[in-house]
Amino acid sequence: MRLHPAVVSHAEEVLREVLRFTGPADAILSRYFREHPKLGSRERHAVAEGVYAVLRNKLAYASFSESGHGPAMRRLALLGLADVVGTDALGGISPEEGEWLRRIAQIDRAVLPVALRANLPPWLFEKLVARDGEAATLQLAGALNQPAPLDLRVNALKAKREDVLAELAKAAIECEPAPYAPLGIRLKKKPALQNLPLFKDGAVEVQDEGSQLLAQIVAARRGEMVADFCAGAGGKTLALGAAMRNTGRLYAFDVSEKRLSKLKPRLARSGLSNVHPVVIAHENDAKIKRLAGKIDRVLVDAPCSGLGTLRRNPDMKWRQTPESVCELNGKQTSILASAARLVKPGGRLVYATCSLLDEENEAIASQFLASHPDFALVPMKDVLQEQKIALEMQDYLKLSPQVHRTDGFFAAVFERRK
Ligand SMILES: C[S@@+](CC[C@H](N)C(=O)[O-])C[C@H]1O[C@@H](n2cnc3c(N)ncnc32)[C@H](O)[C@@H]1O
Repeated sequence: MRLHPAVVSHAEEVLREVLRFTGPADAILSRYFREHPKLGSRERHAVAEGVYAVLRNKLAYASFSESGHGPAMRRLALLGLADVVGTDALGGISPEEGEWLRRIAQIDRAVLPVALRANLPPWLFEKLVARDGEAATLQLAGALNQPAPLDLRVNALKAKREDVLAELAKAAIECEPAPYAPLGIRLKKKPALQNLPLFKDGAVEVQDEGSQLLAQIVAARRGEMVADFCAGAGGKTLALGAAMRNTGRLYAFDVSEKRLSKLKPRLARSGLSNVHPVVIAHENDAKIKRLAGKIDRVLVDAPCSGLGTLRRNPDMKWRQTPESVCELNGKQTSILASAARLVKPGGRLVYATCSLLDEENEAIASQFLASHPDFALVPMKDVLQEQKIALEMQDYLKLSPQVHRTDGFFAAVFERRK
């Protein structure tokens, strides 16, 4: 059945706002749908996926749209929608538009110039090519341009992975164990989960396998004092609290009260009572200073460019700039230094990002080691061995979508000398 003709104009309208890059695309889409409650779920899905397709393929579409007619934003919206639902499913398009879209569909995208195939902003494309070469960059860009699969983490306090797999199979949800994370499940499709008893009862949480692995390398144990320094909405906090078997004390710090407030309903579902969410004014807040030298494990899931999560947030590549990355570097260094003060002798500090850039990853880790002689790097291969995770790494954890099918993540583990 063809989509309602209004889908194209809705996609065009919301795209105009998204492409101003004044806020995250998912937030703009959610607000747009709240303001247009009459749009059905099939139409919403098409509009959202069409917009995401434009964000993923902006450079290639800009080049394709040169051959079309009519308003530029409509051409972009049509290209996105045609890519996700097919030209024949689009209602209300003119015969000329239909013919144009069919001609575009004939183009072999594998022979486009490399910059159009990568669909990355030039500064980022050049940086990655200089580091990894053109072929590897194209592979990475291709993997980042695919939508991410939906991964779940089983809450070990409430269920076993094999039981959840069996429950999901009963509900006709196709899934398999995730390859590396011991509590991870990868779904084949993207069913709505909110009404699933397993979700409502807190037996599962949605979490990318890479995020699960980051929480696991923190290796938080029963009865310990642990701090999740940049807890946000608490994705990793929940995994840490469950690893601690709901014992000890887990501080969830963040400067954003709004983000931290999203942790509350998740905590209630999870059954955890060892988590203490604390809003801080900045990384040097007096609430942090009071805990100096007392914490066994500190995770810094630092604010970063998010360029490893382009599968989910394709707008990030257009919203970041070399200047914004440089500004983040200052914050990352300062947060890591402050979080380090919490760690007790023999305790561990984990620095993590979902960035792919050396300046947010290795560079911050080596600067930290150079300026903190009381900390030593724990090679990631040792950490992974301790945790029985079957991943080949050297000093750092470096996950990437083209190799591990996770978001792009980086992590370094430091231990405070006794
Ligand atoms: C990558 S996100 C954290 C995601 C979260 N750990 C999760 O698993 O869902 C980074 C977080 O750092 C927070 N943040 C930014 N500046 C901070 C600071 N100075 N101290 C603590 N947290 C900060 C942001 O509000 C944001 O929630």
